[in-house]
Amino acid sequence: MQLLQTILKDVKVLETKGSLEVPVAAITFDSRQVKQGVVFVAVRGVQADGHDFIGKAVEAEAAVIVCEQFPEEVAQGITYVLVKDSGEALGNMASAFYDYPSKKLKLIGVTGTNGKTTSVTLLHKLFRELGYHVGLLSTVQNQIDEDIMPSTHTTPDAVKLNELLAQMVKAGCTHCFMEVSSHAMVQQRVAGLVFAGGVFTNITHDHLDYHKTFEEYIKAKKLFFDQLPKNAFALINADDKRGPVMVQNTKASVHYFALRKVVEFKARIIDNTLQGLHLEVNEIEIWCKLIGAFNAYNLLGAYAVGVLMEEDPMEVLTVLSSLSSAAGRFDYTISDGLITGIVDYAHTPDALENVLNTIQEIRDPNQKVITIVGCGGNRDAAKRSVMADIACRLSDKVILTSDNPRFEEPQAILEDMQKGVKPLDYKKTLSVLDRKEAIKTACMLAETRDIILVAGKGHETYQEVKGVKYPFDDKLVLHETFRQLGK
Ligand SMILES: CC(=O)N[C@H]1[C@@H](OP(=O)(O)OP(=O)(O)OC[C@H]2O[C@@H](n3ccc(=O)[nH]c3=O)[C@H](O)[C@@H]2O)O[C@H](CO)[C@@H](O)[C@@H]1O[C@H](C)C(=O)N[C@@H](C)C(=O)N[C@H](CCC(=O)O)C(=O)O
Ligand SMILES: Nc1ncnc2c1ncn2[C@@H]1O[C@H](COP(=O)(O)OP(=O)(O)OP(=O)(O)O)[C@@H](O)[C@H]1O
Ligand SMILES: N[C@H](CCC[C@H](N)C(=O)O)C(=O)O
Ligand SMILES: [Mg+2]
Repeated sequence: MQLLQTILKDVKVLETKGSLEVPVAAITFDSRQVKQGVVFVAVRGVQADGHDFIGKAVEAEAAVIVCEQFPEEVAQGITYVLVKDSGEALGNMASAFYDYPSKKLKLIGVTGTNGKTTSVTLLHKLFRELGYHVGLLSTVQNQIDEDIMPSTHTTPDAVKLNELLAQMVKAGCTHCFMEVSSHAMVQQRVAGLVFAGGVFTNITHDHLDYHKTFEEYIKAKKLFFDQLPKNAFALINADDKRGPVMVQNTKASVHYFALRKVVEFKARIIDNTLQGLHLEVNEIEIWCKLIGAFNAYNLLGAYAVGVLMEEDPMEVLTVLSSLSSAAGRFDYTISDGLITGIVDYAHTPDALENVLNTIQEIRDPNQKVITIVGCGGNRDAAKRSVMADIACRLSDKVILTSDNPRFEEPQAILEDMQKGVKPLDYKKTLSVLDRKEAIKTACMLAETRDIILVAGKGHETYQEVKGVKYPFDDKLVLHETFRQLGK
């Protein structure tokens, strides 16, 4: 077992009380998980303050308390460590506890509002095909080669993250591709990790419930690039106007990819159909299975990472052209009655606009587009009216519905969305609170060759209401409804 002083090696310690030579059984930031001999790190959160649970951790026989403020009474036989930032200390301690797994493989982080899951999934598949053992940390699932483990967050907490990386190292992984969310940056979930590279996909409106302003949201993403080491690469989407800001203070070597600018990695869309994308990537033509202009960015980003990691460019392109997307991303089916049903994880205004623009590009004029969309509860409320407006602008018929209401009233969320519907669009808009009924309504309205988009939940297999996750799968419901209606 490692001693406390060993795992504190990279932590900026302000003061200590008690011995530093105690063996550490485990690290946790949740008093409810404390067992004898563990280190409890008190973290200030959104709902609660871990410092209020130090007493509970002591009762549960924690050996060490790490905190930003000493409690008024200190217990005998327990070590107290005062730090400036518990979140940062937690990350550094977790890295040391698991013996620095991020240094033992090439860890690449992808950040941005949209495209993270798609990019890391493509990269995982690409490097598997190139013959490596590869780890994946994503919204949809975590993976070691083909072994799938459930994922609860886009970026796991620091302890889980290092534990997973250590498992990857043990399994012989040489690479890991992970999503780095803005929440993770603010909460220091990746503190202490050593990245070999970072990718910026884009930044648009999301998560303002948490970050409060767009400027703060940008800062959170930029922090990731500020922290990259000198020998890492920072790969930036140059078509996003915030791209250059991201790397203003980075020590990493900066590289750009773009569709609209002449930069090191560039692509041009030759054709975009339901069969896939026909692209020109750095002067070479390829046909890919992924659909939609936004996926040209994800494919180009993955190509650039491959090249920056010194893989053969032609081989990288050949593999990329054979890959399919992540689950629930432009996942489409054509029913017996020739209705196209698309399930997509578009849960931000930008994503919804992109996916609908793609549908507009690939449809022919007599195919109607019917969009079903909702917005999550206890999440950014400002995006609700904007998403309803986008859905109306780019669809022939819109059905507003529920998407993970969590602890909010579903009807109130729906009313927030309705505020975005312009009077001229009232006629084309319906509100159906029950998501299953909403999908059924769309299927009933659809005629042969029409297109139904079910947006917002993608791969999710549940509907979260008041802390309970009820089984719900857009794709299954859509299939089942087509079958029941004989369409
Ligand atoms: C808003 C947010 O990010 N919340 C995360 C945060 O929780 P929190 O700040 O609310 O924690 P809290 O409940 O206030 O508690 C503060 C501290 O007291 C401790 N505590 C609390 C109660 C107790 O009895 N004992 C105790 O010790 C807690 O363990 C915690 O350390 O820290 C927790 C532990 O790491 C996370 O599980 C939790 O994620 C919640 C569940 C969540 O929904 N997060 C979402 C918004 C999220 O992180 N999303 C991003 C991005 C999504 C994307 O766009 O892809 C993600 O990376 O998944
Ligand atoms: N590069 C991109 N630019 C803009 N929109 C995209 C891009 N890639 C995917 N999208 C859209 O965003 C949706 C979410 O994509 P993806 O899951 O890859 O993003 P993400 O960044 O992982 O999202 P999350 O923040 O929820 O983890 C897709 O279903 C698609 O509609
Ligand atoms: N990772 C995103 C996913 C949102 C998906 C959508 N279905 C919702 O529940 O709002 C979040 O937690 O904000
Ligand atoms: Mg994701």
